[in-house]
Amino acid sequence: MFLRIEGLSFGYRSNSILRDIHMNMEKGQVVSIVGPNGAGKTTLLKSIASILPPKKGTVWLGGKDVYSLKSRDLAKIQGYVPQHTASGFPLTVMETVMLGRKPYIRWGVSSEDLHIVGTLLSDLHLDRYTTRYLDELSGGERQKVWIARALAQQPDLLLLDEPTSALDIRHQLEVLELVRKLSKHSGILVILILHDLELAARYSDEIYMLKDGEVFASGRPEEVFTRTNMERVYGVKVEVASAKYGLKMTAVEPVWT
Ligand SMILES: Nc1ncnc2c1ncn2[C@@H]1O[C@H](COP(=O)(O)OP(=O)(O)OP(=O)(O)O)[C@@H](O)[C@H]1O
Repeated sequence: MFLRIEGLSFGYRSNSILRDIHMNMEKGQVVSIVGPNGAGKTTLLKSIASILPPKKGTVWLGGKDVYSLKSRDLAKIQGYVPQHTASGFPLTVMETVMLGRKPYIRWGVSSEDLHIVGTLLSDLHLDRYTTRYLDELSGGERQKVWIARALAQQPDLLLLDEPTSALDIRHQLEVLELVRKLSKHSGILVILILHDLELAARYSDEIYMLKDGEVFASGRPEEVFTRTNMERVYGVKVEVASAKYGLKMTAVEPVWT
C-alpha cells in the first residue's frame, strides 16, 4: 500500500478536529475527499502533507513516516496545492513553475528541467503566459499555475485542495482530465478535495466521505453517494441516478432535524 493512514487524530489546541482516521490508497488512484464545510477535509490534507503534525497516529508514504522525512525529500515525493495560494513576491509563470524543480536543482536549471516545465505549461495551456506575472492572470489561470508547479516536482502523490473552485466548467474538465491522465499513465496517487460531488463521482476511483472529523463512508462513488449517506452527512434529501459520465445528483430539499 503506497499511502497508509493509521489512527490519525488531530486537534487545534483542545479542539478535536480529526478522529481516528484510517485510509489506504495505491499509486495510480484518484481519490476524492468530500464532506460538508468544516468536516475536516483541509485539515486532513494538511496532515497528509506533513504541515500539521498529528496528536495520534501516523501517515505512511511508500513505507516511510511522512513526519520523519526531510522537506527536500518530501518535495520529491509529494506535491501539495492549498486552497488559496498567494505568491510572496512577483514571479512570472515560468519562474513559478520552475520553483517546482527546486528539490532536483543542484547547480543550475538543466535541459531536463526546462523540458519538464515546458511540457506542463503546454499540457495546461499556459504556454502563452510564460512571461506574465502571476498578478496579471485570472484566478483560474493562477490556479492552473500552482497545479503545474506541484506537477513539476514529479511527485508520486499529488494533494489538491479544491483545485477546480476558481475554474469555469471547461477548465474544470481540463484540469481533472489531466489529473486522471497523469494518475493512470504516470502512476501518481492523486488526492483531491472536491465540493462538486458529480465531478468527484466522475473522476474518482474512490471516495472518502468525512463527517465531523471522522470517515463516515468510503468506497467507489456509487457505494458512497447513496441517498442515505447524503441525508446523514449533508442533511439533504438527494435523488441519485446513474448517468453516462458517473452519477447525477439532484438536491431535493434540506432535512430539518
Ligand atoms: N487554524 C485553525 N485554528 C483553529 N481551528 C481551525 C483552524 N483551521 C480550521 N479550524 C477548524 O477546524 C475545523 C475543520 O476545518 P477544515 O478547514 O479542515 O474543514 P473543511 O472540511 O476543509 O471545510 P471547508 O469545506 O469549509 O473548506 C473547522 O471547524 C474549522 O473552524
